[in-house]
Amino acid sequence: MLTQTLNPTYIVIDFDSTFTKVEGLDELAHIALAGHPDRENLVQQIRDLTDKGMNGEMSFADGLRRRISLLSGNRSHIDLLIEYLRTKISDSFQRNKAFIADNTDHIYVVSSGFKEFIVPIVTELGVREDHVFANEFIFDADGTIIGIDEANVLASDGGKIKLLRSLNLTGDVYVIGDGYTDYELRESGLANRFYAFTENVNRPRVVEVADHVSGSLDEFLYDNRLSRSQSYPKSRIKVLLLENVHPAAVKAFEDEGFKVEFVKGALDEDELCERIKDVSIIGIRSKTIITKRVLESANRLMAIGAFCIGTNQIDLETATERGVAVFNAPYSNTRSVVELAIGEMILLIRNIVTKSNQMHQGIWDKSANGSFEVRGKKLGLVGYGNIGTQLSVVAEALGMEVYFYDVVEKLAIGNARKVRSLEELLNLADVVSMHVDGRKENTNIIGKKEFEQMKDGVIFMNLARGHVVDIPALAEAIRSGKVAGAAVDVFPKEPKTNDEAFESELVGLSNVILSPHIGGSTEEAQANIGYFVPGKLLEYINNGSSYGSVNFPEVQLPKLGDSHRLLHIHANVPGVLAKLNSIFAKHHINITGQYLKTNEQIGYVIVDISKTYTEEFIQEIKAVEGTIRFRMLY
Ligand SMILES: NC(=O)C1=CN([C@@H]2O[C@H](COP(=O)(O)OP(=O)(O)OC[C@H]3O[C@@H](n4cnc5c(N)ncnc54)[C@H](O)[C@@H]3O)[C@@H](O)[C@H]2O)C=CC1
Ligand SMILES: O=C(O)C(=O)COP(=O)(O)O
Repeated sequence: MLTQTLNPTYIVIDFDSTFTKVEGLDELAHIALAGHPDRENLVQQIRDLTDKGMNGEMSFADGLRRRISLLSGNRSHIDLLIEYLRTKISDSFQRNKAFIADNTDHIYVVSSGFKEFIVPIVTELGVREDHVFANEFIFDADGTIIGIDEANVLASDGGKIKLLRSLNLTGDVYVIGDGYTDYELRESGLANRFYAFTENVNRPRVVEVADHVSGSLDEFLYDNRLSRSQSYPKSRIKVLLLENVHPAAVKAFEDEGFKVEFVKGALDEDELCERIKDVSIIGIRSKTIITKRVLESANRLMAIGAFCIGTNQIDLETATERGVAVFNAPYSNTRSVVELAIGEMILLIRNIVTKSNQMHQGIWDKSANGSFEVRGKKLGLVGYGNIGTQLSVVAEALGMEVYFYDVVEKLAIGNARKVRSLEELLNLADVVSMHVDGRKENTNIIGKKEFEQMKDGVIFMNLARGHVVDIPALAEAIRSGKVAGAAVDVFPKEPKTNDEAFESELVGLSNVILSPHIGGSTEEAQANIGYFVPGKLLEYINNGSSYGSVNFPEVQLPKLGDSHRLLHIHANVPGVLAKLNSIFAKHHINITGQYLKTNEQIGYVIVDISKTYTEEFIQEIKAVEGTIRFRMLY
């Protein structure tokens, strides 16, 4: 751990909405007015007065007195408030207790709140009681609050300034707070820097005048290179979620303390290049194309989450070269695609789409002509991966004979039979269904020639990727009657958002089911994906585990114990591990665990070390030739 301490700098910290997540006096009012018929109204009046004072929009001292007169509290309410405040300490203060305890002589809490509830809270985190400056209540004999100690400088306007002047601190003074009165310490010249603290509340007027904005205490400590609990402040980790991913994903990242931006649709390349600049994690679905240019614009990107199965929309090679790990959800929507394929196959073989359209025009055409059962028919699967095999099982349960063609050797499930060529499959199948992945080489693998190889009156389905089928050839095969019915869920060109129009040569053809790429769009699948993908991403970010990544060497790591973890991603060239080890030896770094995995492009080394190291050691590690990315977990 970098062991810089505050000496000789002092930090002055505000209490309400900084040290804790809430305003103590507002909460005291809430407790004291329990059962009062006008409670909500009075508490709101108090909150409004607090806000006005904090924003510098009214005299602080006047507001304080008006708030006290409205709240009608007593000592027992204060006890309850202290209990409550213990649960509302700001997360980043809670995390950095060790810093507070180690620097207790250089930390002051200066607040216009009240000592009666501030002292018990801040001293529990290591602040010295004699370093707490705040107002004090005056109670009557029954313990009812009847006023405030008027002799206390903090009870008057400009109180914090008078107080800080009286402390006569020699050295730099940094103020951390969320309110305008905290800024005034800087304005008065008594403090060198003012850090607007926005973890709990963001007051634009205060942020505007601040020297720095700290979204957490970790950010303050990071910026000042002070010892802290997070190697890089989580509040600075920006997550961009596109294409309306499930709310569970937003929550997972927010709960982690990350900054989340949510966009309903996809973005085009230019927009993406702009938005991705300072993003650490991006979540996409099938419509966002992550090109080389997009990746080159991403200065901080650590990981990409494909909230779907396909990853053909991502330039995986460039991502790997740049040390960006990619994760997807390989099984979460498999079943949804299978169910849709089964439903569509039955509707098409019974000619239901045409019949239904006729009925809507008032035409009653009851006839069995051209209408069949799926039982006993031959289903030809092109691609026998997760979806192909699952469809195989369900189709067999309906009495179909299943045949498949795959470019790699696959275990046949149930009674499914493997055929040796695509042509053989197309020659025999009554229903042809596409389930190949979206690699570039699969472009137009079904075209004019392939349709000619199919049986007359075949049912054709594509729920895989749009570019695998030549659309004009399919349209012609439908018009000629070669294809009796088709279901198409994916298209070479798909609208980016629901506001864009859909155009295709297939529009208007009979017995054709067109759907807007919703094979995997069920509530179940989206919720599964919404939990699964953030889980993988967070494991990678927080622990370094790359298990399940589609482009990184896969490593499943134990939880980080009482050590620091170095994550080193490098080009897969000989000698990197040896160089790293010589640096560890030179700096007498005690290694408690080491893991290495490589793939064709990169090597991923993870080293757990005991907690003492120097900045020079880090610089040497970063300078090892071939280093793509280096980060450290505390
Ligand atoms: N419509 C939708 O909403 C959804 C579409 N998909 C798409 O479905 C497809 C299949 O998904 P999974 O089964 O999960 O993928 P997978 O990767 O498990 O299976 C793909 C299979 O296709 C085989 N294959 C690749 N190229 C081939 C070729 N030219 N000829 C024959 N076999 C070939 C592979 O060897 C592999 O066994 C993917 O393209 C995926 O993106 C997936 C989910 C939802
Ligand atoms: O999972 C896939 O590969 C899909 O095609 C589904 O994509 P989507 O999440 O609906 O954009």
